[in-house]
Amino acid sequence: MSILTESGIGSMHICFYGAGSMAEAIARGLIGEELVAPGKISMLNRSNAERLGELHERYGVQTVLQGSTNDAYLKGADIIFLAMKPKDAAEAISAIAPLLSPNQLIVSVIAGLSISSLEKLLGSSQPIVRTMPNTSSTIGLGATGISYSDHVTPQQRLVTEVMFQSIGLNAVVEEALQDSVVGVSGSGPAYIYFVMEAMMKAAAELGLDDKTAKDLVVQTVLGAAQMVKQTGESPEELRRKVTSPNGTTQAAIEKMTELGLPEAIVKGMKRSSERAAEIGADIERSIG
Ligand SMILES: NC(=O)C1=CN([C@@H]2O[C@H](COP(=O)(O)OP(=O)(O)OC[C@H]3O[C@@H](n4cnc5c(N)ncnc54)[C@H](OP(=O)(O)O)[C@@H]3O)[C@@H](O)[C@H]2O)C=CC1
Ligand SMILES: O=C(O)[C@@H]1CCC=N1
Repeated sequence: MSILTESGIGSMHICFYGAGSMAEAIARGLIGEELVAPGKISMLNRSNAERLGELHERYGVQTVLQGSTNDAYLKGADIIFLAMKPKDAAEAISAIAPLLSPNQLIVSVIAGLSISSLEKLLGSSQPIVRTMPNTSSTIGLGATGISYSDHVTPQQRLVTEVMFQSIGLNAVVEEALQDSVVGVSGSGPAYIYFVMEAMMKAAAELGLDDKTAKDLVVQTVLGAAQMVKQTGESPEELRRKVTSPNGTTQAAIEKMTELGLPEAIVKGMKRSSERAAEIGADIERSIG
């Protein structure tokens, strides 16, 4: 029996409580990889009916606004993704606690929110998975950190790992490291987009038209990531091969180093991780 069949994921109902960017990325990935049929996915949000309409049109998922009618979707789900912003989390999560049964798996994607805070909000016997995915899950190239509460069964672990593997790469990490995962891969795509924005701006300033600038930058980033993956060589080694003594790359790297780029990246990533911890602590304080 394949691991997919063994997990039973194909027959499960999945409810996304919070229907924003991250929920869409995961739902689209699960549907695109044909792991779950759209009819078995429901997506709920608070007030944005237009957004729900778009999701229904785009993917064929069931959608419903927050209110008494969403109870049935929440109660009937085998897996509930918590996917609202951290500032909305405590209120939204405590509102659904009375509806849940202990065999429903809760998967949180909320940055900073600890399993112990989730247990306070939901009840301590609920099986909970704390994850930190990223938006590249949309195209099956996500990177997700996963941590389990003590109540998650081996079967539920299998389902979780099958789901996240289908939309990218998984790393099961100690919960204490989840804020680090935020700094590395949760926020990570934005760092690369930021670099790409700067590269495209520079390309335009160097005289290239927008399309050529974009095409060259995108292919360069794609090629560099694939080189690291496929050759097994380290980024440092690959960089050395691009850098001729006293050539153009050396001149660029020297200028970027002089302007503090490596330090800025390290400090920025640490700040993201620190911010995740602050967000978690704020929620913890608010629920006492
Ligand atoms: N975006 C990213 O790259 C990543 C995000 N995350 C985490 O994912 C979570 C969601 O982020 P993101 O998708 O960007 O956020 P969005 O703002 O795009 O989406 C949040 C969603 O939550 C809904 N919501 C808010 N309050 C409630 C409520 N009380 N009941 C039901 N639905 C509610 C909103 O509905 P409405 O619009 O109607 O108010 C909206 O659909 C965050 O906690 C973030 O930390 C994790 C990894 C990466
Ligand atoms: O910016 C944020 O807070 C979320 C968490 C990780 C990526 N985006």
